[in-house]
Amino acid sequence: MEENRSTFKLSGREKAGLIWHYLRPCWGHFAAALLCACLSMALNALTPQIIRITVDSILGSEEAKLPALVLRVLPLETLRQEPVTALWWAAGAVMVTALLRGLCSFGQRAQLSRGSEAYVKGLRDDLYRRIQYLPFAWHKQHPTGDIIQRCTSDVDVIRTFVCNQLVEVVRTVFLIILYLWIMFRMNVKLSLIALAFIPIVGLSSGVFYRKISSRFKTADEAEGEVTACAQENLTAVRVVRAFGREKYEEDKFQAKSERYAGLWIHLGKLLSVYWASGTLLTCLQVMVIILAGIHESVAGAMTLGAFVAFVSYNESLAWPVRSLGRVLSDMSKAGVSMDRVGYILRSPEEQEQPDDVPFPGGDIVFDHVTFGYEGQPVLKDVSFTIREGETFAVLGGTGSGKSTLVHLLDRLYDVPEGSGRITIGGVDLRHIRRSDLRRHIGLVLQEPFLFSQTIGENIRAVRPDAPEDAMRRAAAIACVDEAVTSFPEGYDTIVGERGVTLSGGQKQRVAIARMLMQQAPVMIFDDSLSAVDAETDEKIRTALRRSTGKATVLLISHRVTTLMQADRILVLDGGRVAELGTHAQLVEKPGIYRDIYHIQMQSADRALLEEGGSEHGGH
Ligand SMILES: Nc1ncnc2c1ncn2[C@@H]1O[C@H](COP(=O)(O)OP(=O)(O)OP(=O)(O)O)[C@@H](O)[C@H]1O
Repeated sequence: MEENRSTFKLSGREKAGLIWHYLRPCWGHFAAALLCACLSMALNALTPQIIRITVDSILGSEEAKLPALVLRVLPLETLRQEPVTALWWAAGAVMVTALLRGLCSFGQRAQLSRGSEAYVKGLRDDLYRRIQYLPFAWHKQHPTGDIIQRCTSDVDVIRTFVCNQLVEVVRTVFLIILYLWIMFRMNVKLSLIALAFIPIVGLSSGVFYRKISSRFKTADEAEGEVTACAQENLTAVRVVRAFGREKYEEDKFQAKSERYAGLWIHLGKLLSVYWASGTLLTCLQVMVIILAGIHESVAGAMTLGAFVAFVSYNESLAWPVRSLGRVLSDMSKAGVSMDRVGYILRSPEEQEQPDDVPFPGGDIVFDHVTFGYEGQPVLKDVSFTIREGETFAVLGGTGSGKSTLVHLLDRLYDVPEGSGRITIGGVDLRHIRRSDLRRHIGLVLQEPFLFSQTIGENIRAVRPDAPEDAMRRAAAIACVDEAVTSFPEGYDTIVGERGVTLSGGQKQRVAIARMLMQQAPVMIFDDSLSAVDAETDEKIRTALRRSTGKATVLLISHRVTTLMQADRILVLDGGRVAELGTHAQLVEKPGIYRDIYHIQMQSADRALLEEGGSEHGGH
């Protein structure tokens, strides 16, 4: 069964594999960060011991149970005589441990930030690389916004989980084990009471976060809606102004923004209740420990210093235990993000077969091709031949399948087995290496895309090292050289969001120049002269005829004047071949081509007459 992007799930093992795959190259940083975190914990555990020794063995008279090395350095007897000096020593020791903890904390953060950047870079680069090689059909099926969100927000959730939460879990587990070990050595009865509260606090926090995670998800989705609303508005700013929709857009945004704010206020309330009840529970535990501790101290089972130290350890346990519950429930959020990212990483790329052959050249033959999208037939038993070197035109109504012919020729989609075949030079297209095929087929689309670079860089996109005069020759053929040189920056003018806005016709012409630079033996113009006026269209076609030489040209257009000089013309009607022949043959016989020809010629004549009339009137 085909994987679905909403239901795709990685197993626990696969998720661990995904984490480890990107962690492996930078595991040293994570290990160093963990070491620093554990050292910091251990140093933290020293402070209550300093207090215990000060109270029991310096201010009091208990025997200090310390390692021989420490006893040799610590002038215990002298300190007992001078309590003020003793307090300075204690304060100094606390300061030193705090300083060392600061160093560890610095090391932990520095190592974590290096590790997490390396981790996330590896994952992000892999995602981007994979997206470059996923089939066109995959891109068509997946909304761009969804892909971007997977590559940004989801990657960020995984980064936070691996780089912060995972380290936090290890640190907390280490802390719990270390502190409980010390506490058990100090007093078993009190330790058992403290231990009894840990699962209650941890579990209640885990259950709470699991319960509200769906609300977090709703808030995330609401945030997505706010962003999408703003994005759509900014993209369609011209339409908004033209139709005076400013107020409507403002209200729409405000409604979404209000919902988003409301969700967070509600979440804030829930979190406040949780934190307040959690604090109450923790206080209850501390109270029980204090009462039991006093009882133990009065009974002589515990010294005063040990009691103070024990209470301090116990308090230090409360916060990490509460956060552990939250981290564990956040794991499910990270798990969802891993599924979403994993879906892209597991989607199959366009694969070249080992026995695929290079582009053979020759006649292009559509042999009984039937093709459709999502079960809806578009091309129905289409057969025709484009002879090598000829200019072949395709005319057809909207949705008749003209662009689909181009998709198939470029192998953006493959003709399914048993639904006919397309051959070039007798070789089935499905056995021609895609990369090679696309290098040999130049393509200009109706709505060409220009990169946010200079015009020169756009034209030289396929041959960045091509000489200046070759680029200008291509631009001249596409009738765009004059327009470009009239810009103050000429070919260095930046286009796209950061630069000038080219008109639709200028964009099409730059795209034609870019395609000409490819010097491909097959050139396809998919309605790519629709945005230029008839006169420029004629000029470009004349220049092209002279320059394309032996290239096979496939012209797709709604304009008969664009097509009539082609060697042969194919008329598509509802996905079927309706007519095929030269212009002269097609205007001779009744049919779609002749009708369209007459309609377009009449309106052209009318336009000419009107133009003449108005000029006449002007004199
Ligand atoms: N990727 C796709 N997924 C689903 N349906 C598609 C896809 N591309 C095209 N179609 C549908 O296939 C039909 C033919 O589309 P195609 O773009 O080939 O027509 P066309 O003749 O080039 O039309 P136009 O002249 O308007 O560009 C249309 O009904 C269109 O909605």
